[in-house]
Amino acid sequence: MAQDLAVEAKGLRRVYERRGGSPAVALDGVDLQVRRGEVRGLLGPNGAGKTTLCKILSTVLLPSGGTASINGHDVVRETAEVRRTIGIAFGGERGLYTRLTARQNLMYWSALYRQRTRQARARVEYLLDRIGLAEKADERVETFSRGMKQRLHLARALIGNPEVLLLDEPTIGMDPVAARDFRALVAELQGEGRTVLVTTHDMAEAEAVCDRVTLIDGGRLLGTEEPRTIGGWLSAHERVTATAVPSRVVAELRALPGVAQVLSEGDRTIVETSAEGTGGQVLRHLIDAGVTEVSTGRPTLEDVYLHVIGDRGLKLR
Ligand SMILES: Nc1ncnc2c1ncn2[C@@H]1O[C@H](COP(=O)(O)OP(=O)(O)OP(=O)(O)O)[C@@H](O)[C@H]1O
Repeated sequence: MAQDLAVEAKGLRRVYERRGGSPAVALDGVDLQVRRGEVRGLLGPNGAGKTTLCKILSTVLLPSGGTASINGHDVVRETAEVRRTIGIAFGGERGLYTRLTARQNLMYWSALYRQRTRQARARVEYLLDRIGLAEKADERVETFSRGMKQRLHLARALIGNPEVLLLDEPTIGMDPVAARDFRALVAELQGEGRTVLVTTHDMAEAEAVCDRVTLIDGGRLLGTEEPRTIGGWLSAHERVTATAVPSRVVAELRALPGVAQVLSEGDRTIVETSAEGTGGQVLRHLIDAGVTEVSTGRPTLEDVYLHVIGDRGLKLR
C-alpha cells in the first residue's frame, strides 16, 4: 500500500545535457519502492546514478521524467513537506563551513531549521555526543579527517529529526572503527522507526547494514537482493594474488573448477573465482606448488557485476 512506502519512484529519468557532447542519461526509468522503517541499500559502481537519484529524492535536482515521492509527498510539487521529512548526508566537503567549528556548523544548520536557540543547543550537544565528535566540537572543520567530516554530515542530517534519511556514500573516508560505529548508528536510527536509503559501492557495507539491497548500474535498477545473497557473492568471488607463479601452475589454476579468470600483471598473477570455496583451493594449490607470496582479497563490485549482469542476460556496457 502506498501509505506504507517511505520512498517511491516511478519511471524516474534524468538526462544531463552536455555542452558539445551527447547528453548523459543518469537515470533511465527507475522504479523503486522502499517501505517505512526499512534500511535499503543502493549498490552500484561509480557513475551508476546513485547521487542523481538521491539529489532528486531530496528535491535539489529536478527529474527529466517520471515521478518520485517521500512519505507520499511529491518531490517536485511538495518540496516543503519533503524537506521537512528528510535528512540528507552527501559526503565530501559540500555544505560544510570548514573555517567554523563542528559545533558552530551544527548551530548554523539548526538556525536554518528555525529551531529556538535553547532547543538547538540541546540537540546539537546530543548529536555531537551521538556521532562521537563531542571532544572535537570546538575545533575547526578544516582540521578534520575525511571520516570526521562524514560524521559531521550525519549529525547535520539528523538535526531536523527526520523520518527518512538519504545517505550518499556515508562511510567514504572513515576508518574501519568509525565505519563500524556508523553501522551501529544506522541500526539505532532504524530502531527509532526511521527509514534509511544508503548508497554505497561497498558490498560488505551493504551486506552489513541493509535489510535489502537494490543494485543499480547505468541508470537502471538491476534488481533487489537480500543481504545474504551479497554475502554469498563476497565469499564466492574472491581474489587471490600471487607473485612469481610458474607458467605451468598458471595453466593448472585456469583449469580448476570455479576459477573465473587468471590475469597477469607484471610478475603478479591474479586469480578471480566465482564459486564458494574456490579461493581456498587456489591458495592450497599455490602453496603446494611452492609459491610463497600469496594474498587474498575481497572482490570489487565491478568484479561481481560482470557475473551478475552476465547471469541476468543483461548487456555489458
Ligand atoms: N552535472 C552533470 N553533468 C553531466 N553529467 C553528469 C552530471 N552529474 C552526473 N553526470 C553523469 O551522470 C551519470 C550518473 O552520475 P551519478 O553521480 O549520479 O552516479 P553515482 O552512482 O553517484 O556515481 P559516483 O559514486 O561516482 O558519484 C554519470 O555518467 C555522470 O557522468
